Amino acid sequence: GSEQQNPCPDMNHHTFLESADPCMTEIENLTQNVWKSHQETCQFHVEDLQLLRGLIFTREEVAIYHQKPMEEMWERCAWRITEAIQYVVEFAKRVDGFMTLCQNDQIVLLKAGAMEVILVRMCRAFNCENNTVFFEGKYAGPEIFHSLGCGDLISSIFSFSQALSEVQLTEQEIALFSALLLMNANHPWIQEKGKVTRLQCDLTTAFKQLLKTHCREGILAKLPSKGRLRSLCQEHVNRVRLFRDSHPVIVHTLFPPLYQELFSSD
Ligand SMILES: NC(=O)N1CCc2cc(Cl)ccc21
Repeated sequence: GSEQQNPCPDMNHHTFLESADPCMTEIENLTQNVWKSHQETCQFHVEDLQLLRGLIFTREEVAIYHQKPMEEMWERCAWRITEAIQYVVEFAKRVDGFMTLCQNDQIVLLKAGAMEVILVRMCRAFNCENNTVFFEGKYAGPEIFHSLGCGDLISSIFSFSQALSEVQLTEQEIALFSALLLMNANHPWIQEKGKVTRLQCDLTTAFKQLLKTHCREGILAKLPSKGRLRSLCQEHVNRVRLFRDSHPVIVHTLFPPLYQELFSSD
């Protein structure tokens, strides 16, 4: 019959000898672990986010946000993003295998992937019927972020969320896709490439198995490309640098240290 295609093509001969393919229950255990890790660290339950969709900022409330100085809005958003990142860090730590990586690789993977996971998780807090996102307790359209002064990035993120919400990802799919975004063995600074590759392979097998079981292989073509996610994250870093160039003291004194470390470290 047709030979079983190798699910982990980039595992080299030695890696293969070191670690035989995981059996199905190991893969199912991994799927359960990733799903549980997501449920415990998702920050807001998707049922709650759905119920809150009726709570939309009024025109008056949006006007108040417009009157806020750019610096205040940037600081608020930096804190919101940092809170979300802390949940993503906790998610990574609970995914089987992540804590067995060396400290350097854990940090490199989170530095590169945390923002991508936030962008994917955001589709849970996005209402594609009225193009609003959950922000500081209510749902808001892109105009609420007007005083940040980065309208293009904001509209790119909103259209990204619009496209992703059309896929109607389940919590299990979001969980496994998020874990895969983090476990990127091809990152240049990774020291234990073999270990990350094995994790990435097992998560890929788990994700493919999940999709096959639920006849959801069609979504693979609808998921955002690595390039799309990478460019959104790079545009965010570019905007942070622009803001920091004109407000160095604000960023240095009022922005969360984790935010500075992740997005304005150079
Ligand atoms: N929802 C939420 O907290 N945030 C923080 C800043 C930001 C920008 C955009 Cl485009 C979408 C959501 C959010």
